[in-house]
Order: sequence, then structure tokens, then C-alpha cells
Amino acid sequence: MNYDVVGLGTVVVDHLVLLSHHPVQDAKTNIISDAYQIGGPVPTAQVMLSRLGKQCAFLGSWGDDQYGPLIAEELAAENLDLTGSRQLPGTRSGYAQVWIDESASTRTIACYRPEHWLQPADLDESILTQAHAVHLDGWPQATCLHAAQIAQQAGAKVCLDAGSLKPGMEELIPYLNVMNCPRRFITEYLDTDDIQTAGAELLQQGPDLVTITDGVNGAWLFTESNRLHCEALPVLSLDTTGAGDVFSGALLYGILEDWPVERTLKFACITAALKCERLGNREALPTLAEIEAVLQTKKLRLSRWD
Ligand SMILES: Nc1ncnc2c1ncn2[C@@H]1O[C@H](COP(=O)(O)OP(=O)(O)O)[C@@H](O)[C@H]1O
Ligand SMILES: O=C(O)C(=O)C[C@H](O)[C@H](O)COP(=O)(O)O
Repeated sequence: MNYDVVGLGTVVVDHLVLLSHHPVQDAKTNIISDAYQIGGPVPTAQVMLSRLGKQCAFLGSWGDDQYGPLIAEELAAENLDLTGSRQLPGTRSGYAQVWIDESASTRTIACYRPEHWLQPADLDESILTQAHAVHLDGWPQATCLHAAQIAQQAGAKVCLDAGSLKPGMEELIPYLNVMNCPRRFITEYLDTDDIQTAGAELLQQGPDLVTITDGVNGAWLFTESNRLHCEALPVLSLDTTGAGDVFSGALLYGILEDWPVERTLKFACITAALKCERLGNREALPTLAEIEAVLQTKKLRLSRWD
């Protein structure tokens, strides 16, 4: 196996904009500061994994506009193998604007530009079959399904950071070993707000391990023999952009390290919370030393309902 994790998903250039308050309709607010960062659920998780020492390859796509070279350069600088990615001539790159006010509440508008997305036939199967784990975000639907099938046959763990509900996800879920989703996803997908019911229902649909995250309320983890909740680490939150992406990268790290689920869940909650103390996703990632220091010194409450 050449790769710990092969990722397939959307990549966007985030324009992060700090405001004192969100403008009301038809009003204006002045920008305090702004920054550009490369984001997207899979690339962000992979950068986290790469910085923690995992070998990662990213299968993604971008346009040949001014952002294309920036995306390729920054992801390569994070040691992601981009052999299976492409810049498609005549298209524009994914882009998002994230507005963050002083209470860390965000408003996001995103434009993923599906015209350059990888189709199933564009997938480099030789990369997918060399992976211990394949990490997906559900876009594009047919390509993710194809990748999940190849990965499953090759014996890799298939992982999904569900984010928001996307078309065809119900076909993908039976192939999953690991599924991470925010609370808003279960409301949309299962039409329930009950975390215990949702966890049990998702486990029945395929994955061996399900996590459900809920911002300051922490996260839940479900396996056949575990029902766990970990509280969120109290932090001074500046920006929650990508907290779920970082959580799923850290979760996958614990799984690949074969840690007990309790340690894995705490590690993911701490990593995601530390990210919230800084602006953005990639540039806000904590180091292993920072995460371990909190893990050793702060007692996070972990409850169990077996
Ligand atoms: N304000 C916060 N303080 C501490 N931890 C947080 C905060 N927001 C998010 N987290 C951590 O990040 C995880 C993912 O955040 P969440 O908001 O649920 O996902 P998403 O970014 O997908 O909306 C949470 O389960 C929690 O552990
Ligand atoms: O802008 C970024 O860097 C992000 O990727 C932030 C979020 O994680 C995605 O916006 C989630 O996207 P969905 O999976 O479609 O819900």
C-alpha cells in the first residue's frame, strides 16, 4: 500500500471575510480583514492527515483560472500526491465566500463549478487500489460511488464526510465503513432530530462506525458495541469554518492508528475545537503537539449509553 488515505472530493478557494456583524437586508457592513485559503471537506481533512504524518493522495479537479495554479501549488506543498487530479482547460475553479462575524457565526455562499469534476472514467484506479482508506464528500455522486466500489473490492476502508445531503447519497452509504455527519444532515436525511435514533439507523444502512457532530454540543460516536458522546472542548471560537472537515480528518487518523474509539473521539473533538480558535481551515489546523497537550491536561467528559 502506497497511501494511507486517498481523497476524492470538491476543492474550493475560500474567501474568508471577517465582519463585526452580518449586514441586514439591503444594508452594508465594512470588512475588518479578509484572507484566501484552499478549502473543501476532503482537501482540508487530507491536509490535517498529511501534517499528522499520513501519506495522502488527492483526486480532485480545478479550473485554469487564476485560482487553479494556487490550488495545485498549495496542496502539493502540503505533501498531497496530485497525480490523479486535473486542471481542466476552459473551466473555472470552485470558490466560496465565508462571512464570519464577531460571534463566530458564519454565512457561506459557494460555487463548486461541476463542469470540471472528475467523472468515473477519469478515476486513476491504480491510486485507489493502493489506499488503506478512501475519503469522500459525496460529490460528484457517480464518481464517488465508483471509487467506493473499487476501494471496497481492494479492501480499503471507505469513509464519507457527509456534510450536507447530496443526490444519490443513499446509494453510497451501504459501501461505507466510516460515516461522519453534522446534526443538520440527519435532520435532512432521516427526518429525525433524535441523535440516538439516527446513529442506530445509519449503522443499519452500512457503516461500521458513525459519528454525528453538533458544534458546541460536541459529538456522538456509534459502533455495534459503543454509544458514546464527547463534550466539545470549551474554546474562544473565532471561526467554525471547516470544523467538521477537520473533525473527520482527525477521526480517520485515530481509526488508522487503531486507537480505542474513546481516544479517537476525544482526539477528533479536541482537534476540531482548536481549529475554531483560528481563522479558516488549512491555516487554522493545530499541530499534533498542541492536540496531545490538551489530551493530556484537559478532562473532556465522555459519556456512554451501552
Ligand atoms: N464553537 C466550538 N467550540 C468547540 N468545539 C467546536 C465548536 N464548533 C465545532 N466544534 C467541534 O467541531 C465538531 C464539528 O463541528 P460542527 O459544527 O458540528 O460541524 P460542521 O463544521 O460540519 O458544521 C463538533 O462536534 C465539535 O467537536
Ligand atoms: O468552504 C470550505 O472550506 C468548506 O468546505 C466548508 C464546509 O465543510 C463545506 O462547505 C461543507 O460542504 P457540504 O459537504 O456541501 O456541506
